[in-house]
Amino acid sequence: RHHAPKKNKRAFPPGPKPLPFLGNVLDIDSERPWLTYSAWRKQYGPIVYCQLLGQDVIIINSAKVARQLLDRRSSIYSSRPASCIGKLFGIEFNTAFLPYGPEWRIHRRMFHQALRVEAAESYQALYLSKAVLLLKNFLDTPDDFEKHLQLYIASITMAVTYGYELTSLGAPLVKPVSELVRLLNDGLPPERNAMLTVFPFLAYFPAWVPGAAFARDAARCRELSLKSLNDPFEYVRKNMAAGSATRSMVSDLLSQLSDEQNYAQEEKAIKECAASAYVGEPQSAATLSTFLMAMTLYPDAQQRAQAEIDSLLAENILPDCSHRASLPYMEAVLRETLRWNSVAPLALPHTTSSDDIFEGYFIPKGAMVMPNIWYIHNDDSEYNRPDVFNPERHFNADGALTDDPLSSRVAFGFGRRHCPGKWVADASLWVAMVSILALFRVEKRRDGNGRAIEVEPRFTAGVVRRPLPFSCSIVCRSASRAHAVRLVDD
Ligand code: HEM
Repeated sequence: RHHAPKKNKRAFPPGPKPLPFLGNVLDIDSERPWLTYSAWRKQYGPIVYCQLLGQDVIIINSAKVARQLLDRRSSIYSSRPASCIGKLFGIEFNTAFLPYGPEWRIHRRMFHQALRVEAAESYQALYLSKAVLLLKNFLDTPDDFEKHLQLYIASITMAVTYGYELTSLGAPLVKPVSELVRLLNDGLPPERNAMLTVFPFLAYFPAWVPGAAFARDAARCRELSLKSLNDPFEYVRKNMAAGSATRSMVSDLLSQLSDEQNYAQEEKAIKECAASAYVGEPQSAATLSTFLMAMTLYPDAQQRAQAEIDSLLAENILPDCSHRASLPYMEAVLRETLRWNSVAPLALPHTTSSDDIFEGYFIPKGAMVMPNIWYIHNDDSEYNRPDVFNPERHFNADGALTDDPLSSRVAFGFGRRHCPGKWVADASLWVAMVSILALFRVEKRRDGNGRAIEVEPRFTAGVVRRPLPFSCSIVCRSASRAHAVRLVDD
């Protein structure tokens, strides 16, 4: 429902003039809505109001304003738009879709308990062992790098959430999850996916639901979702009963359950949280793929990172988390990867749960609020030539890394809805990146005539942006590190 501002007193933030009914739908680049929103920044300023099919939408094109609203007024700005897509696809229990309220609060408490920074650190040995498998796979079949990156991410997710050792994407316990992730991210064609980014509420309209393939996918998703909710959870419960469970989010949370009264409710929440963790998989895999693309396109940055690794570590030593503080350039490479091409350009939409006034502007209850992370990362008053991958920009004039703590990194969203998996994501991304650069040189592939095959930085549309398929050569650059990798048991 559209809330008209009270005359003279309450004005919406500035924005394009809406057409009756359609609002500003026709103004928006449906494949890359963040570009339209970024153009509006120049015209209307950091906070823009628009109207899409009667829905109030607030676009925030500024980290400062996003913090003022989503962080500091988080009791108002922390819900999610209602959407029947969740129900249709059987994923309405997912933390990311829950409205602000008691159920969501229980989920966040559990995520905090199981994946907060100290917990994420306690899985360091696990990330390293999965990185060894990644390196072996790169040594054996470098051209399948996308598949290997996916396996690395999926195996960490499955081990951290369920203590399950995944060695192939075809393993029975993860097949439903992999298929679900694929259907949700790829099965919805990009333009429809993009439509949903701009108009999540479109899912309300049954008429929008377009055709048999979509209905079939939705039915399949419901089936897969139920399986991925129950099967891995039962696996942990069985192992715990047999005394053979390895540590994981689910086993930690189950063993700490003490509230007799709410046991069933809490147990259900544990199951749902665990089955929500896969929402991070496409983002994490897309980030690693973006990293390989950046390394292919920017050999100087790559060589600097490798020189830093080689000056710290002997020829036959592989990096581990204890080296992280001594590798500032590597740190800058990770930060720059997250900035250079945002994998979640509009984060996930927040909604307001009551009316608000900001700098004299009226922000109505139920407005959809989208932080434009893409703009914040590409703001040319903040970043010189933002389209260039340049890790140097993360250093001060005195050569120290800029102050940019993970807790406030915009790539992971804002306020109470910030990504609860960011500490696991940060550590597992760092381990993969440093391991790859320690052992390999990533470079442009050459054609039959020895000419370099150019790589265009092109990305998919939709909720999660990832590089379109590209080719690169992944060449071993250290026989002794390769030997060290081979010596580690599977
Ligand atoms: C590069 C990796 C990742 C990126 C860039 C990323 C980014 C994000 C962003 C932007 C949001 C929305 C924040 C907001 O609404 O303001 C989010 C939410 C979420 N992420 Fe991540 N994420 C990543 C990895 C992960 C991982 C590894 C996990 C799980 C282990 C995870 C679990 C979640 C969940 C459950 C939510 C929903 C939170 C809520 O609605 O309360 N993410 N993430």
